[in-house]
Amino acid sequence: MELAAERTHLTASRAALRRMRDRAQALFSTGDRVAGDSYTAEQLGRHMARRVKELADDPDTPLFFGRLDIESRPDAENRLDTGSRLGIENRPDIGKETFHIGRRHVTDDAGEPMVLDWRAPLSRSFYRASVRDPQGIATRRRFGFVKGELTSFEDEHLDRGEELGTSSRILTAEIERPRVGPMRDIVATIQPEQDELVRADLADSICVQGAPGTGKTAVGLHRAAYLLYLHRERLRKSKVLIVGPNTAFLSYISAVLPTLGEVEVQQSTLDDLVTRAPVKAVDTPTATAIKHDVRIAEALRRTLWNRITRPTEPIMVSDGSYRWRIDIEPLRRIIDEARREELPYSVGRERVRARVVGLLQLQSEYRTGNSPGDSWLRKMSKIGPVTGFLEATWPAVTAESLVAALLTDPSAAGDLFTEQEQEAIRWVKPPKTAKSAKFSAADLVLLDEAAGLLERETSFGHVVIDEAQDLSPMQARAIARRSEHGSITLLGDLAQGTDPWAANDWRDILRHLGKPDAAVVPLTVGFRVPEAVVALANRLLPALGVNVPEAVSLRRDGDLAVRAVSEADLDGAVMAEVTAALAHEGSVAVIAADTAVERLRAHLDAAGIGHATPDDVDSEARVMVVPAMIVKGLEYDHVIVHEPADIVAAEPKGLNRLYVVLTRAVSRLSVLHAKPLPEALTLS
Ligand SMILES: Nc1ncnc2c1ncn2[C@@H]1O[C@H](COP(=O)(O)OP(=O)(O)OP(=O)(O)O)[C@@H](O)[C@H]1O
Repeated sequence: MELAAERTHLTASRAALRRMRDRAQALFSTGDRVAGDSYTAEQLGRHMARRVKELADDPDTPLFFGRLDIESRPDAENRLDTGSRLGIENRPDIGKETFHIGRRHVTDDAGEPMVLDWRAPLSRSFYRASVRDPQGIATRRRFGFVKGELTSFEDEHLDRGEELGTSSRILTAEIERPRVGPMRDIVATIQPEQDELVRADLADSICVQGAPGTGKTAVGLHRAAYLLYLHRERLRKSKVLIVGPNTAFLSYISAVLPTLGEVEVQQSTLDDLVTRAPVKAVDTPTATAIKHDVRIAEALRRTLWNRITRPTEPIMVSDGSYRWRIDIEPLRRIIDEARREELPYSVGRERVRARVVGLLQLQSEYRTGNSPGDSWLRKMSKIGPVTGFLEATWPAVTAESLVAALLTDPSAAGDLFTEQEQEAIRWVKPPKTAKSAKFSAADLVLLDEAAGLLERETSFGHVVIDEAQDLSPMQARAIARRSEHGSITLLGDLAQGTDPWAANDWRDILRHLGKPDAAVVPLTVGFRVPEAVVALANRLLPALGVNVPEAVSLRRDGDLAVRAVSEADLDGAVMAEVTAALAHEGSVAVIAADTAVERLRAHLDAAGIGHATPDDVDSEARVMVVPAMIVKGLEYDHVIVHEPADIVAAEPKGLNRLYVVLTRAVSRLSVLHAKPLPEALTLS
């Protein structure tokens, strides 16, 4: 009976959403006729197009997933309280109420709420209310769904002391659901400690240290959606940015925010964020390490500001029948003053130009008695003696020319680097011009730093950085420039740091990010990896040299198999494992050292097993071979690890990489090896 009533409410809510969308669509089509001018029409058109997109209904996801029954509150004060939390202060029937909680607000034709957005203030109680702190909630109901169809519900009568916590059957089913395709949102089952992070204030920068599968990525994406809901206008202007480690990861997470109705968030890899030239050169590991070291920021700064020299000649300008002259002393004062103002270099240069022209203007006004017009000012700012003076004292610099200058002669930065370090980064064959220079991937970060010294970077309102343990000091500075006037959510796990510069302490990264006081909050409850698999991966932790809390898995299900085979049989055994895995539901990933990837893909082709690449989230194929190097942040139902020893040997932080690889499994992990397992893994 009750389930039938809930189904009816779902059908009615879907119909109401459709009507909301139809109305938005109609407004969108008539927008240019009702708007007064073309600018307003365009603005309105864009707004309505976004609104139509935001109101899209996905028949495969439930429109609501929970319900709150709020205790009847006859007293007027409490009515107002509930009403104002909803934003509907004057509802007369506010006494006894139920609210359905879903992915977005749905209202009926009279404007009454049928579904409440999960981000609304009242919805907070859905995630946080407990027997100890019921927050006025009598009953919390969770719904079970199959493909958008309501199939069951589960009640917690908080007013009767009933609370399920993590033993909720619906939560367990959601966590243990076989994974296929891209990441999904977790709005229906956000846990209280996750919700605290999701709903942190916009002004708060936070750093989440979480073991694998504790929901860091999920928390970051839901926080972005929450902040956009709460500060819609502000963040629409200043924008929200999500930074992830690689394109495979971005494709994996790309559907989450649109499902939550948020279609305007920029998602970028760190490399793409700083790209302003193609990568045409490869550095040695030593040079790469130096270029990611924070000292190089100071080296660039010194090289740049050393360009400025004190004036040695006066400026003399012929202007028709007049001659203007500015002596060395006032010119020196202009330069010294502009330096003291500590503006970005190019901004300072323009300020010097403006002040010089200002002095010429004063002389002209004094002599002619008239104020010269704009065209005269423009002419003077470009006139030979003025530009010549600027080139001599505060020369024009581009990011490319600055980086080229440092790499051509690293000694120009003084004693920041040892002789060997200078040699390691010095260009063997300096290019003829900065334009023809061949830059490496690390140089792009230097170019970005250089550009930041020249001009101010625009700051986002909020930046979410995932897999942040791998940020180098120089990469962190690139993000700091983009979040100077905003806040950040930093997500990561020190144990999963695989780059040579990966930090051992979050404080170091936070300092480079310009947010030294951000709170570091741990998450330890794992929702992905089964207990047995976590236990295996945790064996590696003592060998990783970082101090992080171990993950505790919520999952008691799952299979783990570690099997030794002969070298000759290894690939064949992996193929047999893939075939066996296909008997189950969900995705299957063979994770291997990069060198084995092509060979394994060829085996799959030969066996006629369709497979996809990690970037291709829309593929129907359930199998893929994933290089260990790019598997960070991803998850697969069944993971088959091919030769752990090769994965470890492939890079200096190979054990950390193996830790990442082992913690990608959602239901089953098979480890197949011919070489001995890494020692740390065999210790129990
Ligand atoms: N509250 C939750 N309810 C249901 N599923 C959850 C919850 N929190 C996390 N998950 C699921 O657990 C899995 C791991 O989450 P996520 O990828 O966000 O973890 P992570 O901490 O970023 O992991 P990693 O360190 O490996 O990158 C995902 O499938 C996610 O949907």
